Amino acid sequence: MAIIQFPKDLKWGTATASYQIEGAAYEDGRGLSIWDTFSHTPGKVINGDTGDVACDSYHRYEEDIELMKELGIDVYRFSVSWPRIYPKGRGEINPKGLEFYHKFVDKLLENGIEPMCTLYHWDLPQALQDEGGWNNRETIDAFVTYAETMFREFSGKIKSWITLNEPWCTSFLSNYEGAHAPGNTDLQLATNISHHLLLAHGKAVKKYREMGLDGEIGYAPNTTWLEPFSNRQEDIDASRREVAWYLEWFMDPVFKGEYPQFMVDWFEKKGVTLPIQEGDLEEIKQPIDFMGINYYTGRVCRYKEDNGLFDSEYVDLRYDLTDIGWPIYPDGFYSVLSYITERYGKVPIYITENGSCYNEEPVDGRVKDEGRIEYLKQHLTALNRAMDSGVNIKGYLTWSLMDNFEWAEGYSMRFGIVFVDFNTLERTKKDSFYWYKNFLNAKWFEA
Ligand SMILES: CCOCCOc1ccc(-c2cn(C[C@@H]3NC[C@@H](O)[C@H]3O)nn2)cc1
Repeated sequence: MAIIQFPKDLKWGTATASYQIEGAAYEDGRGLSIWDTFSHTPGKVINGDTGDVACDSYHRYEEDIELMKELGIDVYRFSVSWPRIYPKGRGEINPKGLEFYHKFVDKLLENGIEPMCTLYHWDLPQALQDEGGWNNRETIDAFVTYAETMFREFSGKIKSWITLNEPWCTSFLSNYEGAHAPGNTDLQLATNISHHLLLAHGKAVKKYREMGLDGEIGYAPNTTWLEPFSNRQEDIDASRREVAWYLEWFMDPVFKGEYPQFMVDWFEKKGVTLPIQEGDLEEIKQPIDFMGINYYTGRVCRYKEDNGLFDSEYVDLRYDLTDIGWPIYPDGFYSVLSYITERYGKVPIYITENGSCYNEEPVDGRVKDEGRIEYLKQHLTALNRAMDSGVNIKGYLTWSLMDNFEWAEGYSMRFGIVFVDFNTLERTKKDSFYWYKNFLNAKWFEA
């Protein structure tokens, strides 16, 4: 057995998001988000689950922070509910919204935990969606105003900012696949939104720099890896197209100031063009301090003529699956990190999400989530391997601190190292919580 050891200066933590944990959806002046609308639309979320209550962290955040303190984390990634700050997306500010996040951040700081704040984790104010949402370039301006408000309000308290979480999910999953809010299925619309999101990111970074704030700012694309089924060029090309949909499409504009031409050409064959205006690419290409990488799974992919968006199909090589049906593929984690470093250089990277879905419930007060512990070991081993290969890792945050509203899967899919009983809201530390706690204390484990 090998000993997997990490440098002492790495930052370790956990991650959550506002709509998934807060609840209090109609409290203290919060405005509606597109996820309130979507989750209350019959058929969109399993079991008709909504984020109305979620983990009730709006009221129970002190208990949550006690759990983080016991865990011994350095950093906690959370997101701010935009409609709690700007109930209509712009215009009047809700003071109770700001008050909540000040109390929350102050409590984190009192407990020696660094706040890492995601400004946009999918809960777009419904009032902005009613005006076209991210397809409307005016939403970009509203986002920058919201970001500026948060930068100014929390200057000195929050020093680690993430503009956007998973723009691929916000654009293509939500507006082409239709699986997430607002549930459109239009490739041109989704492509427009992907560009406007990158523009919003770049403009927010530019505003952050203009304000001369002390801290760091980045964004958090979601990633996956597609391994070609064979060394046939058609399989290699099909895999490249799908990987580029998640990686290069959202990373080349930020690091190279251009979209990957082979993908632009591919979309043009589908009748889809990018709504790039003069100066957009310069705005997007603002230097960032780090990239957040979210990784869960990867697959094997091969060419299949006229199949799907990229003439491709997944090949089932019978990898073990987590309870949400995603293959356990730690080599893909290594491949993603190596590829990013090869293409963009030694960009500082936080792993802002990595975790697994296992739905065990407590038996006699204990949750034996051995699969989650094994997933953590495999992926931390892959992370260690990537660091050995020169990938510039600054930290790792597991998804998630606790079971929460897993979007279209509702509360049926559990990613937490803390179990949440959604009837009583009681929290129960899982075996993985204790494993992660011991690991954070030692910074090594036996693979
Ligand atoms: C028809 C095709 O559509 C099928 C569903 O396709 C996907 C793809 C990807 C996901 C997905 C979910 N997560 C975890 C979240 N990351 C952010 C945080 O909020 C976690 O809850 N990452 N990716 C879900 C669904």
